[in-house]
Amino acid sequence: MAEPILQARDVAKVYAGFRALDGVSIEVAENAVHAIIGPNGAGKTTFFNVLSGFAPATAGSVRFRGTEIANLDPAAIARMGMVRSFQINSVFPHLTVLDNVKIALQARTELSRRLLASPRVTAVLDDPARAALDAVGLDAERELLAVNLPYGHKRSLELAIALSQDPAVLLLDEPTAGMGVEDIERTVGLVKRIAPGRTIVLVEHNLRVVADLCDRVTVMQRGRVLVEGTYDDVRNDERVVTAYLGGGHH
Ligand SMILES: Nc1ncnc2c1ncn2[C@@H]1O[C@H](COP(=O)(O)OP(=O)(O)OP(=O)(O)O)[C@@H](O)[C@H]1O
Repeated sequence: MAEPILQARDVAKVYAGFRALDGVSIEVAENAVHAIIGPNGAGKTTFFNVLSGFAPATAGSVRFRGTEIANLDPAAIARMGMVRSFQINSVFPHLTVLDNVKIALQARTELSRRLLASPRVTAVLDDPARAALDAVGLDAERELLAVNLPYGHKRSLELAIALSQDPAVLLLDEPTAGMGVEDIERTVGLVKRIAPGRTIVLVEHNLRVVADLCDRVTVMQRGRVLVEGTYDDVRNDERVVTAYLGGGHH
């Protein structure tokens, strides 16, 4: 089997004596769409924080393309090609949709030291920024202020910001959270469209979305991996059914 693009081994995260992660190991295959699911409080977000460098692991190893990244900061991990898409908070509400993506692109280039780089200078970022917006279906809204986008489109902008970094691995934290049926469908279509040639790891509560998108599913419970397999494997697993029933999840 090819080497996994992302590999976590025995990852632990302890908060004041509480083991939010208690020896988590997973392997993510290159170009897979891999879901991390589990009842509330299972440790999914904490695990994402560790993978993306936002919360250093207390113990264990995280390898990206064979390189240890457990002690790197988020910017270093992003430069290596693993980018996390946040919920909304990476969006500047009073900038236009286009400028939001351009700022993210600018941060990656030598223009980053020129905070107030002139429009003439940053014009070179127009095309790549518009390509990222086009990929999420937002190009027509590029001159709107981000604050004026409807919720689902704000989430798409968020995705465009992550995509503009051209990540090999994209970490999506609950990409359909808070969405109505229409936006969920649009987001699923969008993830399918951007998935070829990338690896996508997502935390997702909506099991229909997981069934539709994901090649592999890791189920977590109380800081540990409970089961891993295809969606069909895990949905029929007694332990998973029990975990969800016992976990206060609906
Ligand atoms: N910064 C922190 N300090 C203390 N405890 C924390 C911290 N972050 C998370 N925890 C605890 O770790 C456990 C796992 O939380 P986490 O948010 O990772 O779970 P989750 O699976 O993402 O849950 P949800 O589905 O509700 O988002 C919880 O009991 C939570 O209270």
